[in-house]
Amino acid sequence: MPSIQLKTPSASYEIVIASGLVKTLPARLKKLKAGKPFRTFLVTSPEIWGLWGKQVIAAFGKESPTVLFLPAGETHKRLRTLESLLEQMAAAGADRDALLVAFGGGVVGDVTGFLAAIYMRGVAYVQVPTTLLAQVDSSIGGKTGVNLAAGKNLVGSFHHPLAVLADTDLLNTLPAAELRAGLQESIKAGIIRDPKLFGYLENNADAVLGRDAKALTHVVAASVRVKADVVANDERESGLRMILNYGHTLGHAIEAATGYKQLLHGEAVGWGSIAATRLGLMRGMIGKDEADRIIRLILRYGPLRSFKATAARLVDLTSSDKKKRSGTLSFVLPAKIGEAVIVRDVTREEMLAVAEWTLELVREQGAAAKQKQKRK
Ligand SMILES: NC(=O)c1ccc[n+]([C@@H]2O[C@H](COP(=O)([O-])OP(=O)(O)OC[C@H]3O[C@@H](n4cnc5c(N)ncnc54)[C@H](O)[C@@H]3O)[C@@H](O)[C@H]2O)c1
Ligand SMILES: O=C(O)C(=O)C[C@@H](O)[C@H](O)[C@H](O)COP(=O)(O)O
Ligand SMILES: [Zn+2]
Repeated sequence: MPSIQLKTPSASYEIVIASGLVKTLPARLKKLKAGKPFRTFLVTSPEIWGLWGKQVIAAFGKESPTVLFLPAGETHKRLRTLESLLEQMAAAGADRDALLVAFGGGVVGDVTGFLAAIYMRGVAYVQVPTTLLAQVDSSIGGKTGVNLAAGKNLVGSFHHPLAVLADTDLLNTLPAAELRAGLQESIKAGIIRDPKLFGYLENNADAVLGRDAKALTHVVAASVRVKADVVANDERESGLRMILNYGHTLGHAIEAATGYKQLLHGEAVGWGSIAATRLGLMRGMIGKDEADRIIRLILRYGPLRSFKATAARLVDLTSSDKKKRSGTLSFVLPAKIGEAVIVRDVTREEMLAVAEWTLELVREQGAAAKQKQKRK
């Protein structure tokens, strides 16, 4: 059973990756609270509860948690959802002994983490990630928050969970498109920090996409190690942690430009990673062979859905990027497979050129997907 310890200046916790963890959830929560009294509030969405609620209830037996719901999807990662959950907590009599359990994907995890950060000025929570994306990335590292119309994750806080319990059985019900989108964050981890993970994803695509248990566990554990290592070295994103934002500068702009409802986060990150790779190539920072390998791998784990936007709009939307300081935007670019660098001198003209190039690829891929559909 892979178990990874994440230690930062403000927290230390275990990330467990294993089959069957849901069954042991109540015992694990008790152990985490070390004999102190607590009341469990489990936050999820109705769809996930419909699939897994019975198993959770069976595991808790007589000590059922209070279940709080938020609607599924990125469009609900908003302050109004948070307010409704805060009111539900108060109405249910939650006090500072409340222990929140985020039982869902990245949206449930980010919202629940923020809820835990601000309810009564802070209560404890545990992440039980149910999507591949949440298991490899979002449940780890303490970034919590919600979107504004102006941009992604513009309101939030750093608040670490007491533990991350990633039950790989939960992935059995995950739609294929969600699995593929989540794997884009694992590809990102390979590009920025782990050439072995990148090679594994290249050589084992059929097994990974076919949900071979050993292959998936390998990818989840390797991705978690990358994330935990980066966060341990720069908890508050003052430098190194920015590399986890590879592909997100344009990726977040694509999500905002499409109203947070056309593309999955992982798909937008896939397009954004392609753009960052192209920019690295344009600047002569990475060789053509390696850039081609990156783009090929991203598309292999696709299809990434197409979307419509103008290059100017996408570039304008990068102005709300949180990597921007004193008016200068930092960009994460590849130096080679397994190494990313942060650059601060990318011009608007360069961004426009790379956005145009990426939008052309989006059109090409969209047309190819339509042809494929017609032939079926
Ligand atoms: N905090 C971080 O460090 C961090 C990192 C990466 C991404 N994120 C955020 O995570 C979010 C994306 O997360 P996501 O991709 O998990 O999306 P998501 O949370 O919207 O979940 C995707 C869909 O899968 C469904 N689902 C969840 N678990 C399921 C299961 N086991 N079986 C069947 N269906 C299931 C959900 O109901 C939803 O419809 C974005 O908001 C992104 O900004 C945060
Ligand atoms: O944990 C991080 O740091 C990341 O950047 C991980 C990203 O995959 C994630 O999407 C994150 O939420 C983006 O953070 P943001 O600060 O750019 O909103
Ligand atoms: Zn992300």
